[in-house]
Amino acid sequence: MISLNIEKTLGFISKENVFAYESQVKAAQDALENGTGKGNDFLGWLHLPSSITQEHLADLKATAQVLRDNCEVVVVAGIGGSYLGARAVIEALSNSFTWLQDKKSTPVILYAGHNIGEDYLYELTEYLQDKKFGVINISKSGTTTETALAFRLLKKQCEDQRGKDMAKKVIVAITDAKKGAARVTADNEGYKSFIIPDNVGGRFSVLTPVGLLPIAVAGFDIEKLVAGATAMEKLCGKDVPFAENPAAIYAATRNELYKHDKKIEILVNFNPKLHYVSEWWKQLYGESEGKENKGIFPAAVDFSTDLHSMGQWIQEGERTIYETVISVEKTNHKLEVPSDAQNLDGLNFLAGKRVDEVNKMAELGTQLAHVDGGVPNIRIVIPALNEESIGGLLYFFEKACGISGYLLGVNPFNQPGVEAYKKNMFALLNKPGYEEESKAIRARL
Ligand SMILES: O=P(O)(O)OC[C@H]1O[C@H](O)[C@H](O)[C@@H](O)[C@@H]1O
Repeated sequence: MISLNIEKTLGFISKENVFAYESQVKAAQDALENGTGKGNDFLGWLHLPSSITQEHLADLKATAQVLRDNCEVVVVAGIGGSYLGARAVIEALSNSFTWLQDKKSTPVILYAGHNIGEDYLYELTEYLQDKKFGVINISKSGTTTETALAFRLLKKQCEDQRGKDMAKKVIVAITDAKKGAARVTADNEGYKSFIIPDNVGGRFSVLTPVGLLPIAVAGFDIEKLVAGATAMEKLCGKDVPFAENPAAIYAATRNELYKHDKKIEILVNFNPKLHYVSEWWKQLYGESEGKENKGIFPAAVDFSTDLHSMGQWIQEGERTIYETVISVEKTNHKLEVPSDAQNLDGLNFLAGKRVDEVNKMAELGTQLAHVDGGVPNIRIVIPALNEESIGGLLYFFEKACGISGYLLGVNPFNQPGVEAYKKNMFALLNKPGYEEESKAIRARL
């Protein structure tokens, strides 16, 4: 389902030292299973894939169908963990140009609530003016300013354009069971709503309705996605021996690299469709491990694109980095390089070859060059871009993240640092209740 190869880290760290983590990994696995570690009230993701019922999937699919039947465009409003998982899967599986095609079989999925760009929101509302659109409003806390602001605009526009009754049909809320403004609005307005379980943090919520509903609306098979994750749940399970457990080995390897001053992990793809998987992964590892003045900095690049921008830095810059490459074994389509009688570009040596063969050689050449340049390389191969593989990959990263955070000694399931900017922003905007903070912050300006 995935294969993990750490051979190209071994010039920098030893296999022995990676395997020396075995007992610590076991302790981390036990702590996750038994709920005895830090942040143990946020372990709902651990056995989430295998506990998803057919009824739940049927409910999600039926709601998705209502949106698909009644909308040309669906705006997914959310930020962080309430945004990135859905976008990661949808972009990985979508045709890159569907949004430009005239005849669409599924609604166009657009995103809002993840920025406060006035022009972005203006242009979005302008685009939606003559569209039959719906909204999926996603917020666990139900109080996130960026999302709430976007939803306020979208709700009004949807009601104005489509009427209150239709708006009720095409606005869906995904939020806490009881708390938060999103819950109050959903209950008052009578929106269809789904619950984000208390014990699943945002960045681990892709397999809850947070990810599953938008993915189903976009036309992808959520059953297969969950099946892929469930298979990975088994492959990374607590009783799978260290040497065969990809989550265990990835977690141990990155902690060992960190000990050797490799402070930045660059997630690499050679397929532009994986860009948002990297964005999702950055939140997962950044919020989970970046605390107590510790933690690997998660960065990401899209190759070949970034080989022509960041390639220089990676090859010869400060040697504090390592790369983790996600390689896709098989493409979904076949395209050969054509032969050209004139051969003015000198590319006839590639004629008849698959484009992916060229890409794979770029990948191999890059790996060898970067390893020669002092960059350890972890390689993860997934069979193809399909629901099963992506479901498996996401769960693999989640499980490894839980283990890795425990190896690092932090609570991987909180994010106290994110509040600092919010407090300042509220103080600067004179939010009621922030009078003291407002005074104090103004004195600093
Ligand atoms: O789902 P929400 O409560 O709106 O939160 C959305 C995101 O913003 C927060 O500030 C956190 O840093 C993230 O972990 C979270 O995923």
